[in-house]
Amino acid sequence: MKYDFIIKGGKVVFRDEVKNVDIAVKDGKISAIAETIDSEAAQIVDAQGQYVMPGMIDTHVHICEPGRTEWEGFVTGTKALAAGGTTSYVDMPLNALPATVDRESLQLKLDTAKGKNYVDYALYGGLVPGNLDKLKELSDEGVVAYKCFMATCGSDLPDDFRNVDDYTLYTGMKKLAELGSVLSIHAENAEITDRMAQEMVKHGKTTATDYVASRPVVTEVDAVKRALFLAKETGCKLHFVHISTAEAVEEIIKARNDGQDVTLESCPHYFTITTAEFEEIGPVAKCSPPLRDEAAQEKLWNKLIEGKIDMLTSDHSPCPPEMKYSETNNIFEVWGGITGCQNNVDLMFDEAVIKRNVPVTDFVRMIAYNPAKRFNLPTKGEIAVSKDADIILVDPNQSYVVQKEDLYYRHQHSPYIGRKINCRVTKTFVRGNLVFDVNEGIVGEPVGQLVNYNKKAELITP
Ligand SMILES: NC(=O)NC(NC(N)=O)C(=O)[O-]
Ligand SMILES: [Zn+2]
Ligand SMILES: [Zn+2]
Repeated sequence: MKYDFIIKGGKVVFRDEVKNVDIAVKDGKISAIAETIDSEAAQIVDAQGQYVMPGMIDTHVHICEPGRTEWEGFVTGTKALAAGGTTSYVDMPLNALPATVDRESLQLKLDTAKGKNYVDYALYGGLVPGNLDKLKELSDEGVVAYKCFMATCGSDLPDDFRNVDDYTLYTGMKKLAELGSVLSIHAENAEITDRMAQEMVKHGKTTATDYVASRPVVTEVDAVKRALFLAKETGCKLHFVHISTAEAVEEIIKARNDGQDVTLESCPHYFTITTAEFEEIGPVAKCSPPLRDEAAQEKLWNKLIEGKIDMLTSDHSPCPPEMKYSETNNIFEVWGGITGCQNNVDLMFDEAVIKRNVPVTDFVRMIAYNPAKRFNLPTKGEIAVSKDADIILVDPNQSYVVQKEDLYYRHQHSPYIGRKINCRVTKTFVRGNLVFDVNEGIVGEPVGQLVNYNKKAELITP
């Protein structure tokens, strides 16, 4: 057989081991894996000295198209994902307008997305006040999971996303339990964080450190515990997005050990930027839950090292630079959300694998295997014969400094600009198509496709 290409000489990262093997790709699939493959191929990719691993599956990305394409669109957002070593993502149901909360808005997202993606994608649907009778149609149309906010969502626009009230959360969980779907939750106590923010501003306390203090650890843990309790009562599967504290991780792991079906994600910024650094960097590093102090960050690192972080996601939540600016230097006024998905893989590979000796197999489980399993993407997440050839090369011997000009985002701001990273994604393949090469940048057409397994029998249970 003549292969499309063979990746030769790399250190290939499997679920439980790293092996020096060759990988042959044909028609978008991994077709053979062996110590040496000498068959004919249209092309040979030399991976000497590099890690070869499944591309990241970033299950927390806010593409703001349609409706707020000026914040981030499919083209710009997915070029950034591809350049950073992500081969699939799950789009959040908020920040585009309308929010993805029923069949019509989902259809609009799907229509708008067509032909614009450089990587594969799947969609979230929202659970919001008023859409309890729309949940089933969303899953019929193929959303891979649902998302709700326990924290307050800021916008007053009529078609925008709303945080759940307790009735919607409880009743929504019951309905999603019936559908067998996963509910992903932004877990922060809305009332405490809102009131603490008001008090801070009233007293003229408007620095980054004040913002962090207005969303203390307890507000995340409180929301996590309440959600876990309701999920236990209703039998709903849960996933906690962007967990920022070791204490919340422990609550979630405890619930899982007690038999609950629950997973969690955390994001690169919680491991790489402290409150003190947020104060230096400024508004581009504002997010919620907020960045934490050094001691809290170290505790979160320990949870990752103990294998308790199921997956890493970017929570790429971009906006125009004006929204990160406050005339009065009031951090409470600027957009909460970090532009960062282009540095998911290299940043965390550097910090976790290179600097902290986290096994590269654990790293790959967090970026690819676990998200594929949890969000039911059975052809993805692993280097194995017959899986999609979603493959990245990471060179541990190339270091670089993140430059504004290298960022593919709609708006080139990010808290990582100026940061030295001691490894680099050098190639990204999506179903066998080269979409990024470090020397050429983004190459080819937007080959990304919708991934929708809901209508197939081949369901994966985590
Ligand atoms: N509207 C948002 O994009 N919010 C996001 N904002 C953050 N994380 O600061 C989020 O996921 O909560
Ligand atoms: Zn959130
Ligand atoms: Zn988010």
